Amino acid sequence: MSANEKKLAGEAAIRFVEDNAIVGVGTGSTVAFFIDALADLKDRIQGAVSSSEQSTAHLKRLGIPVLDLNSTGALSLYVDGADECDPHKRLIKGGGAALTREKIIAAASDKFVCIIDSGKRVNLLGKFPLPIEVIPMARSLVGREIAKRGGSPVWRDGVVTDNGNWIIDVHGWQIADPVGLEKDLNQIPGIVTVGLFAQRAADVVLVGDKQI
Ligand SMILES: O=C[C@H](O)[C@H](O)[C@H](O)COP(=O)(O)O
Repeated sequence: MSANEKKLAGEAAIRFVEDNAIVGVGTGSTVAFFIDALADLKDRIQGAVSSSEQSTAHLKRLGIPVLDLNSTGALSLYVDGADECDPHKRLIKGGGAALTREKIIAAASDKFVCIIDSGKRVNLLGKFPLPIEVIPMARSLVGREIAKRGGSPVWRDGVVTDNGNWIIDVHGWQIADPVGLEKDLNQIPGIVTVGLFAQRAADVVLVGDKQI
């Protein structure tokens, strides 16, 4: 059911792709369905800006040009999955460790279409452990700062991000104020990116092929 909803969502997002667009492309198993569907339109778009080495490889394999965000300017559309989505379209992302480039592309895009299956919908963010990308030497410092705020930090041992950094997953937070927490965590030295997409939430959420 869930895999089928991911496929439906990935294919439904195609309707937001305009002719001649440069499309921002996220990362993950749901986005993989979007990339497959995007390949059918590859002659109608200029190309894609990719949020990960994984998506870049997939896009290139299907013959979709991958462009550098520094040369494209702002994008009209970004399509990406999420690990959790609340009723205000605020998200937890980073389960696949791609959160930093995802947040950059989301910020550079006019419209963020988030594609999920129904299991990702929550009333309160935080059941899914919150991923945080950190500079490696700051891991312990950041862990202590998280503990002061009542979270339980767990190092995702063995995972190195596309940017050469590490991931801490924070368990035990019920995130009543996602914007406030995102701002607060962004002040801690050594944190590169917080996997809360609350200040820049999604604009459109597709749960399977249903828009909410
Ligand atoms: O770092 C990974 C991304 O934020 C993904 O968009 C997120 O983890 C959802 O992935 P999936 O579509 O595989 O559930």
